[in-house]
Amino acid sequence: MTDTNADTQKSPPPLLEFQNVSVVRDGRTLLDAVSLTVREGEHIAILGPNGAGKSSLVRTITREYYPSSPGPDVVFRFRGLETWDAFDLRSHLGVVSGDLQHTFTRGISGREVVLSGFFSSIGLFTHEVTPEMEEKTDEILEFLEVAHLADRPMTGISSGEAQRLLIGRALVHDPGTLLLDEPTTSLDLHALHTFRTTLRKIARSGTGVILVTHNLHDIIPEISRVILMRDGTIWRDGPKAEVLTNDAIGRLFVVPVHVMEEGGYYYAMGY
Ligand SMILES: Nc1ncnc2c1ncn2[C@@H]1O[C@H](COP(=O)(O)OP(=O)(O)OP(=O)(O)O)[C@@H](O)[C@H]1O
Repeated sequence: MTDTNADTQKSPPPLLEFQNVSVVRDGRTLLDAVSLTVREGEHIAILGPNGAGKSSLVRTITREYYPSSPGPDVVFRFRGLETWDAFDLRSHLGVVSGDLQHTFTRGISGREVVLSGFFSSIGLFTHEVTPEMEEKTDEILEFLEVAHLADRPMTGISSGEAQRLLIGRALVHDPGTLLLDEPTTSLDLHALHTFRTTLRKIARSGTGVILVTHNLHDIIPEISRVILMRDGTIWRDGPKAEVLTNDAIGRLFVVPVHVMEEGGYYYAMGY
């Protein structure tokens, strides 16, 4: 008889499973009945205009914000867990938040930035660094092609270089997925090119990518699913080519646009 043991055939729970998740802060609805399932290893983009609720969604995932009304129709799970802590989160989801760079205001070296990912700190302080941590850090610095920044102070490097070190910091626990919130805001064309190359390398290495952005051109070719956010809701969710249409992007940003695809990247033109 064939072995049909249900346990061996069960698929793993999704990375994120949200149904009807609403978040209200200071009397304001930031997320309005958001339903979203993300599987481990998926490459997705969450696109929306300023104020759409993207960062609020990220803060809900990282448990800085909480769903306001748990009820029978509300599902709020991370890898099948209904409550999760920073340790669960960082070993499965590496987060590079938009404002993280500005918290490294002291002269911490590139190497310390990556190492501090082991302690979820901003710098090493009295934390004990093990030889394994040193080894992992070297591996990451090599992989991200930033070994030359190891001894440079964070305050004396460019935004693009700092961005790559912060990505390295988020990768120390080998998370299955990397989440980046508005990663290209302060990057020039050269830094944007390097960032795209780095992110493509990460995506191709098997790490899932959740890219949160208001720029169409941030969406690397490896991303196949796009979610559009508007007014705290998930407005569209589907395959990239079906979602990134003139009509949908024009209505999302409230501007007439022509969406062009070139070399696997999408661009909004004519506004
Ligand atoms: N803690 C809070 N209390 C009240 N209002 C908030 C809070 N956090 C965010 N908002 C408001 O909620 C709306 C959604 O903000 P959010 O930062 O999630 O949007 P976003 O899509 O990330 O926008 P951006 O691209 O500008 O960062 C905004 O109008 C913002 O001012």
